[in-house]
Amino acid sequence: MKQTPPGLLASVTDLHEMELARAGGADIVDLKQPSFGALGAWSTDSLTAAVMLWTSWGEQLGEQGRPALSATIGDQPMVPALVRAAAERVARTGVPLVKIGLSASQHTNECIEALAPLASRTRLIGVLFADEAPDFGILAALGRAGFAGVMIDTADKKAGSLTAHLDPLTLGQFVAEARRHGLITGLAGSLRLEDIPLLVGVGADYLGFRGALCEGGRTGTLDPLRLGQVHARLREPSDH
Ligand SMILES: O=C[C@H](O)COP(=O)(O)O
Repeated sequence: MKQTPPGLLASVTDLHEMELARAGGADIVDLKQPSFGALGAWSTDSLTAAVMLWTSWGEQLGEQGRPALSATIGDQPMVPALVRAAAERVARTGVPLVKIGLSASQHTNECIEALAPLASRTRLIGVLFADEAPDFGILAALGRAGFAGVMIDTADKKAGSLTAHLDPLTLGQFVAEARRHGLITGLAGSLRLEDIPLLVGVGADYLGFRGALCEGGRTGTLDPLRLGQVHARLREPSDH
């Protein structure tokens, strides 16, 4: 049975890369500053400019003609007040999908609960880290809090691809459990072109890329040719 390929999330560092990602077929344009960490955040002014550009796409192309827009809030310690403030800062700019890192800690559930009011008015995506012994038990808490989705990424970008930390069976169980709690799902973490055939069959809604899209790695510049290769590989027929 032919399976719908996962969408392509492309992380970008400026407005020019936003345009490259849109033109290259990204399904989600993700605003992130890799130089500031795994989930490095854009400044408020830059986010506001990005939302204006994204809005103009909607006016030119229609809602269906433009990619979704997400943004990370920065690598935050699991302190509820800090996580909530960082998420609210990004949400106030009008970014429709806010990505929030949720490291495994004794305070992670408190952070999720603190975000529930924001989740009722903005679509939140929780990000777990495959290289930090993620607790899939929090998927239920994310669902209860009203999160829109959840991703698995990697925190240490020098520690290899997502597939070096979690096997496809475990990732498939993550996707199934997340779906059970009404969450859309994404897989990311130093993903390479060669990881795609293995991950397409896992069934996640999208795969996220930065390093594989760039000349010189994740802190380099987005290369349209590399983006095109990833886009094509995602759509290659698979026998999964
Ligand atoms: O959410 C997607 C991540 O930005 C992927 O970044 P990465 O390829 O550097 O792990």
